[in-house]
Amino acid sequence: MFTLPLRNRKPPGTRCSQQGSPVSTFAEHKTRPQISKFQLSAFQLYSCTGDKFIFWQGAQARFFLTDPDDVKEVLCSRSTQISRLQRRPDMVNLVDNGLLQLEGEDWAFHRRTLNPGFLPDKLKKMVPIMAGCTMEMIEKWSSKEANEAKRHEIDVFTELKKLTADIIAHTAFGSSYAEAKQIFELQQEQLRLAKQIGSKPCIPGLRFIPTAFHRHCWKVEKKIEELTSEMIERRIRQRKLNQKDMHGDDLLGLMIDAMDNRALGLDKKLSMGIADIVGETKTFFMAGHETTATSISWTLMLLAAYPEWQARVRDEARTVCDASSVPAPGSLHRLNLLSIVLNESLRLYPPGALMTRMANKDIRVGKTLVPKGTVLVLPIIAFHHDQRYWGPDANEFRPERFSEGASKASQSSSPVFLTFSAGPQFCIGQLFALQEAKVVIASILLRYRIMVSPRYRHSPINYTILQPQGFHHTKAQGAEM
Ligand code: HEM
Repeated sequence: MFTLPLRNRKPPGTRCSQQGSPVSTFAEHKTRPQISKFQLSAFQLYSCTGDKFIFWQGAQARFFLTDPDDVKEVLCSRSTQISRLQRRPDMVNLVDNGLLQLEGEDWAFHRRTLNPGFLPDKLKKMVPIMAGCTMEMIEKWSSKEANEAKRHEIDVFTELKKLTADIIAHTAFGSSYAEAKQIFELQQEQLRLAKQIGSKPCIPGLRFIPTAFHRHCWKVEKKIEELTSEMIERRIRQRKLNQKDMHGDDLLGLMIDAMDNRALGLDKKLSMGIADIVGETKTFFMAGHETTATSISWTLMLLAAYPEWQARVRDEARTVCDASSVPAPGSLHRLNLLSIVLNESLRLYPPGALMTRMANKDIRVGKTLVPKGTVLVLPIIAFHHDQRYWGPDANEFRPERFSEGASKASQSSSPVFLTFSAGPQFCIGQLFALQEAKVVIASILLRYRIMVSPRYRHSPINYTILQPQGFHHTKAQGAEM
């Protein structure tokens, strides 16, 4: 994707197609067919019948839910009969002991402990940190741009992944961000290992054999535990030195405070141990990093494809941000156009395109009996593109549909805008993510004009999250300013 520094501005072109980029491939945002061959057949069935159905993935039965009321019932269920899927036994430990894997009382305790970290007042205090990290990224762009002639081309998705990791490390782990960043780097390595493991069948017992690959997996896991323990110990020492009541009001501080319950001999269920903090540290990185990076990338891509919207959002940012040129904590709620653009982007390209749940017993979903062991598939992206709920322009970019808020944007009485899920396990980081996206996008638009690279090919891929491919060019050739 291109960014043009605003000082070099020329009148914007109407559509990037005029600059030879393949805009026709994404003028209509039919992302479904580009997900994967396997999921394609499931989505085609959904489109043809509009009715729920079962399909088989190997020996695993998958029940594809197509009624929003059924989805609501599944997401709002507090029963242990429905849970998230557990990782396969040979998979590396990515989020064990964290909110995304826990169930029942353990989940409720962790959620209660961490909720205060996401209250609006707490989030407001994070705005300057988010803006600071973004400015650092932009300054790097500027110094690179100074050395380059003409257009500056940026691999946006890669840049944003670094930025969102930086932001989560600073905001969630405060003074311990340096250690957190080291842990995140090791987790990237775990993700790479997970891809390798996931591409092979699970052979029982194989994971205990000390092959070079397995020894490497164990080493990475051990190093993460060591670093987390060191991070906790350092924070505990800091508290003693500073003689404070709490271990800090970031997420790490909240979790270490919850460790004290254990030290006081309280119920183990009402306390956190090192393994829990390791789990949550990894979970926040997993859940809060690439999701936000993709959603900001998609929004920038849409703003590049629709320059008239880009100009309107920029004008709004100029009015709201005033001379400071970075959004101030109290001004974000005035970025109304940016909010509706973000919502429309999250509708067309929800980072979590599919969600799944496991039926742990024979259960009833709506009027259907579902046997134990069936995976329930919740096709979020299919709901988001369904003309029955969004009208004939469901595949088009029309941010105005969110003008009166998300609840009035669709024609359905049940929730069909499910980017952040629904029910008790909805995304704890929703407000954090929206705030972060606003700060980052407004700060970029105040300095750059965004265009789609002529070499960009629109081919979203659903690898755990729905992400762009092909933002890997760093320099535009012969492009005119
Ligand atoms: C645009 C960005 C984001 C999107 C689209 C998103 C989406 C989601 C969705 C769909 C779920 C439910 C998953 C399921 O039930 O299977 C979820 C859960 C979760 N998300 Fe997010 N998320 C985003 C950003 C964040 C951020 C920034 C954080 C942390 C700072 C975060 C932390 C979590 C956690 C911890 C959970 C588990 C909640 C629980 O079970 O109580 N997410 N997210």
